[in-house]
Amino acid sequence: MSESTHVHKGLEGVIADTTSVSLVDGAAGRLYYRGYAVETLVNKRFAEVMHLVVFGELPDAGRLEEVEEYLWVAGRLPPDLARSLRQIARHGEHPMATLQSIASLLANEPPAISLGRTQQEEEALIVAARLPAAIAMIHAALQDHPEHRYPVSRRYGERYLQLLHGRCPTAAEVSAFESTQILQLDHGFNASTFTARVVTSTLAPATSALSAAMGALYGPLHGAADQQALEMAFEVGEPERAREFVAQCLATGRKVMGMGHREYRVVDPRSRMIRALAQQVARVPDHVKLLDVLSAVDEAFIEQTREKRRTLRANLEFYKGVVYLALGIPKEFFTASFAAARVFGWIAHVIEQRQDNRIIRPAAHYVGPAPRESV
Ligand SMILES: CC(=O)SCCNC(=O)CCNC(=O)[C@H](O)C(C)(C)COP(=O)(O)OP(=O)(O)OC[C@H]1O[C@@H](n2cnc3c(N)ncnc32)[C@H](O)[C@@H]1OP(=O)(O)O
Ligand SMILES: O=C([O-])CC(=O)C(=O)O
Repeated sequence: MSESTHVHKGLEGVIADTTSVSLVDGAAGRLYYRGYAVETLVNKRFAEVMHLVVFGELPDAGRLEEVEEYLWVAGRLPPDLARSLRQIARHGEHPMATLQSIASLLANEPPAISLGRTQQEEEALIVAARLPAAIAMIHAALQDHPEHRYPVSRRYGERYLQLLHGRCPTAAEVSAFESTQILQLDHGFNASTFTARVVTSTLAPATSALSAAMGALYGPLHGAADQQALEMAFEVGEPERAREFVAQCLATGRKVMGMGHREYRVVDPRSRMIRALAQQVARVPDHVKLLDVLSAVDEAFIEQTREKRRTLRANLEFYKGVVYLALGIPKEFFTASFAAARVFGWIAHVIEQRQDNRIIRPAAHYVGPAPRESV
């Protein structure tokens, strides 16, 4: 194959466009949103960092209040939409399958509030604002209980957990949840974000881009690794079984979920922070044990992959399940909760793509039959 037909499988290393949303420094293990290291943002309010990611700057106090009010007003599901969603959710599909199906519809019946953006952007923001209530509605429908009353709190994390559980979360729970969500807001041209950009590049509606991105996030090599990493921890069962489990995975070509990353050559900085959060929130013995199992898998994986060409370490997904579980989020709702944060990153990229658009259309190296006579 000549140099001109070199295939970049998985588009590894291909620079498809520029972005000013986030910088992933995979060699140093650093992540920046709009120039700020995530370590300096992780203890802020979620809405502040969301604003930074979507609109480019941290908001002042007045703007933060405006944005939180917007999310609160726009985030309430109109009654008709709520009823339809409940019916669809009762089909019992995975929450991510339901969310992908209904994502575009979430912009219907717009609220009487706006952030003064273009119609496309407003529609995308409405979808994002309504995701927490939609996720809580799916949860209620699957549990067969009525949905909880819409909370009065304007704070994103408090509202999210209250929508799900119907009780006021503690300040520590809100802070652990918002930190986790902040760490998931954006990450360069990851698969779901790139999907959103491909769809946007065709000039399809922004809501279609979000729905397509949701589909990409649902894949276990991407967002759904969170649920699978936790299921793997259940399967391992005891820390003492970790070495044997990892050895078996490596011998049979089974991926250890939550390990490895396309960009990071050292540990994912978010994984370190999420592990620390997990250590703070894991209080009941079952959660402490899960954390012990994951730590043992982590250690065994590092030891047994030492000889690999590429350094493999825990990514964002590996320890996240323990935080979510300790906050009362069932494992089937991990990826949906991830989507509730990443959706704002997708919107930032939809806006950026629209500002300087060219249709995304790579080439393929044809390997089928040579042209032949028709018979
Ligand atoms: C939010 C996110 O999306 S974070 C990523 C979430 N996904 C996961 O955790 C799933 C598990 N991890 C993986 O499948 C991969 O590491 C990915 C998808 C994250 C990255 O994929 P790629 O960059 O294409 O890496 P690739 O699959 O080529 O792996 C390179 C080598 O490491 C190995 N490897 C990578 N990840 C793992 C893993 N989790 N378990 C075992 N081996 C692994 C591969 O088998 C390959 O080995 P080889 O060189 O001997 O062939
Ligand atoms: O960047 C990637 O390939 C995967 C991703 O979304 C993340 O790590 O947050």
